[in-house]
Amino acid sequence: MIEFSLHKTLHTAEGEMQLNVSAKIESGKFVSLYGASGSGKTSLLRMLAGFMKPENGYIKVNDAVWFDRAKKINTEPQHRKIGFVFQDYALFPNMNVRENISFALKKNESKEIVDELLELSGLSNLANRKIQALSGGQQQRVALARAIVKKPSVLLLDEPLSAVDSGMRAQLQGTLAEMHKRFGLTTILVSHNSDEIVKLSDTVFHLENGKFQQQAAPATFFLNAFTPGTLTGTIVAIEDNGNAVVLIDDRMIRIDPSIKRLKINDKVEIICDPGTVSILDHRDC
Ligand SMILES: Nc1ncnc2c1ncn2[C@@H]1O[C@H](COP(=O)(O)OP(=O)(O)OP(=O)(O)O)[C@@H](O)[C@H]1O
Repeated sequence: MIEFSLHKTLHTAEGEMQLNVSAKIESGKFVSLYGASGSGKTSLLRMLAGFMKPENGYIKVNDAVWFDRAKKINTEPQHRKIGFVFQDYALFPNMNVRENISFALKKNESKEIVDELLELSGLSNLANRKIQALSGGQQQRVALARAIVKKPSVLLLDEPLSAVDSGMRAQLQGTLAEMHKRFGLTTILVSHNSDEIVKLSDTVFHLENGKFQQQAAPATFFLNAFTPGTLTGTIVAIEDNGNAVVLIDDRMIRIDPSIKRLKINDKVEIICDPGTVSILDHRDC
């Protein structure tokens, strides 16, 4: 169980913002932090990791107290059982993949887990390769494996997949889910990506203006957060069953048109409501 109650004054471009957050997260859960840019997500992860000192509050992880302002406890980051992958992960360029992953292990510690992690992250064939000779996605796999090698009590992930393309992102999400389960981790992920949050997490915490506004199951949260509105798109295909495929920005949705005269290149205006999609109007092209 991770339990925290933290306060910190943050200095934003608009002035001071009070970050006041409390939560209890059961061991083994996968939690995501979601919220607008500047809402304090990274600051919260940094406080949990021990890189930023809170002004007040406490952090308890299982039986250990990592921070307690009243008792003047502030455990050094290296003595907190954390693994972390931040956006600007720093791997050791002069070491190969295996050396990067095993670096944190002491000489007398078993190296068995390194082989397991290489296998799980699909890096076994690249174990002796230098970091510079890897793709961005492969480097992120190394960073993830390195964060897990010490079997941390808490895995902190700050948008670790935001710099890779969508195909690699999906693969890495699979690896992450598998590692979380395999090692019984308690994981806290910062992400702006609703698909990713729904796919990976048990709970989403919505952080806005330095406070948790909501804590919910991801699917429920995103369904409720989706306010009805109209979207404009273009019909790009009509399928054999009559369904139309609509391109909206860079995404496509499939609709069962109530107006049957739709054809490719027609512009459509669609009203979206949780659970329903209906066509308001369409224009021939
Ligand atoms: N050490 C610090 N002391 C005071 N304020 C800080 C400190 N570090 C960052 N801030 C400010 O706190 C605010 C929140 O930053 P933070 O990085 O936590 O937000 P975020 O939700 O992670 O944003 P993003 O999604 O853009 O990464 C920012 O305005 C930032 O300038």
